[in-house]
Amino acid sequence: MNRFLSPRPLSRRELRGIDERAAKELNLPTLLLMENAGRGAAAWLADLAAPAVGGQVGGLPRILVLCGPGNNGGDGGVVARHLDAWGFPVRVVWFAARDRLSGDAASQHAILGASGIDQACWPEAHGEGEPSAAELDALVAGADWLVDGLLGTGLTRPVEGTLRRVVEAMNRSGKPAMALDLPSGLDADTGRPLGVAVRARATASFVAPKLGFGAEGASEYTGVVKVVDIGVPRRLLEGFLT
Ligand SMILES: NC(=O)C1=CN([C@@H]2O[C@H](COP(=O)(O)OP(=O)(O)OC[C@H]3O[C@@H](n4cnc5c(N)ncnc54)[C@H](O)[C@@H]3O)[C@@H](O)[C@H]2O)[C@H](O)CC1
Ligand SMILES: [K+]
Repeated sequence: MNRFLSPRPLSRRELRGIDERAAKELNLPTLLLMENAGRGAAAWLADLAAPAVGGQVGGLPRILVLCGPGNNGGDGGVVARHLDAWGFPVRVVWFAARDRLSGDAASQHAILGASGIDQACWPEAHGEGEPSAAELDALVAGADWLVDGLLGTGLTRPVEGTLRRVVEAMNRSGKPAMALDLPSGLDADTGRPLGVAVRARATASFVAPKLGFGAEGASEYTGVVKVVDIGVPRRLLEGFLT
């Protein structure tokens, strides 16, 4: 975490503009930004989930990382790899067909596979149809903490179908969840759910807080928010720094 400089709350457009500039103007690989994002979130989650427990795998809580089809899912893959390396029992479920994953998300899926980390793509494991509530309840019942890597700033429409069912199962379970970048389903600018949104215990917000986090009722979804800096140079944040 950057204890020195912190950007003001940013809009979805401002955030995605920073992502683009970092990649285009600075030739800063997005995989590198993703690694910083996932590692920062994993370090905070380790403190939240196992404040007193030391290294024995037996004493560490079970983590279920739920990934969507895009780079928010890719962040989830990075979180899983670091928590696994620290001894946490980790499972990763992608709610996207393997051939739908592309770019950095596909890279993270391949890295997890080569690392022998327990991961599955739901459609391949359970068929193309939408998961039942009972199947999803059984999935989340096997975890102590959930990581929400379903949707981030790429959210463009109300959450429907499979992802809606996953969000509802996460909320129904009452299990503590860490949202990556922002709770899936929450509109970054209004702070309101688009259909449905994850009710997180904590939100690891990359680069800056989102404009909508200050809206009435948004904290029901974000929980405690911490900004995780991901190595974007200060020049790209000029004009946004408080
Ligand atoms: N800030 C940075 O520099 C970095 C941010 N990172 C993470 O990347 C996500 C944004 O990733 P993106 O691939 O653009 O989108 P998402 O993963 O949020 O969404 C995936 C995909 O989902 C589709 N979609 C949109 N709305 C819905 C919906 N309602 N239901 C189903 N599917 C939906 C749409 O096609 C999206 O493309 C950002 O939040 C950070 O987590 C990276 O880590 C790199 C650095
Ligand atoms: K998310």
